[in-house]
Amino acid sequence: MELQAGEGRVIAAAGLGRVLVATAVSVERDAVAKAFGGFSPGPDDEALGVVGRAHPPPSSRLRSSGGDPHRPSGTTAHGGSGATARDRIDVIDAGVGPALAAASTASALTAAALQGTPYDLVVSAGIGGGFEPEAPVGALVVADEIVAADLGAETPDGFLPVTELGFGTVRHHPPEDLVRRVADAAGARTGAVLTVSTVTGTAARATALRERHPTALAEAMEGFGVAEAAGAHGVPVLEIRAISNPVGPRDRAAWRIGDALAALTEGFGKLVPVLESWNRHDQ
Ligand SMILES: O=C(O)c1cccc(C(=O)CC[C@H]2O[C@@H](n3cnc4c(=O)[nH]cnc43)[C@H](O)[C@@H]2O)c1
Repeated sequence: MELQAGEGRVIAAAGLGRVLVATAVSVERDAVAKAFGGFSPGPDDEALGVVGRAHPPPSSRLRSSGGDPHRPSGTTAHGGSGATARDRIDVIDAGVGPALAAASTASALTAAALQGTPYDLVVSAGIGGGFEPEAPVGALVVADEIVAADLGAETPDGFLPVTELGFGTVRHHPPEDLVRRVADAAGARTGAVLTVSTVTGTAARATALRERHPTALAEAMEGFGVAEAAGAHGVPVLEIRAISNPVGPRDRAAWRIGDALAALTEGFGKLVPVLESWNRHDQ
């Protein structure tokens, strides 16, 4: 299965709009949306470039055209006290890589805030590479740390993260309690999830990453960017990855994207009660 690059479109915007799930590409977006009952097109969605939407109609609708930032579009009434968790979950395909994921997520957060329906939680979600044997293909990983693994400088003595160069940050910490509850509900493992701009393709690179980050279970390409955007808005962040391939020697034919997407749907399907009951102000 081929993944198409994301276009930053919101396909599932509904109800209270409190949780933003940022995937990279459309098949990941659809896999997450499926967990909340799937989405059907609304009457004017085609004109808006929206692929589909949840029920009831969205409180806010965002779209992007080309490389333009998201911008608010039509506004409709949102669900009241009877709104369910799925009414509060928006799913976007924010694009591949940390930079586009950060830009798309920040745009969605800003638009929601300007519309008076800010998000309480951002979730970076999708497929990822797993460090074996702890995170085999098909497993689900919830990040207890979201780490920018290649943000720094190479030196003759090895890699230096930007923090050791005196600036920036290289890790974000999702709320501990939420990580535990989400992992328990979804049957997921917890560990660091690395964000890389280059997919690991050799055993040597996999070993080097694991030596530098002994608690790492997975690598992907967006989590840190999504977390930076969430952090800039003061919103907590989670990262959830379904493992499609081992981190190691490149063997693209062996990627099990379909299995990973199915695991993503199944995992998110178990999260509704957790997301419904979690209150960021308890943290
Ligand atoms: O085939 C390639 O060489 C290739 C290069 C860049 C990206 C891709 C994707 O299809 C990645 C899409 C998506 O999947 C995540 N992902 C999945 N496995 C890994 C991995 O082992 N390392 C890093 N990222 C991974 C990633 O978050 C991308 O958004 C293919």
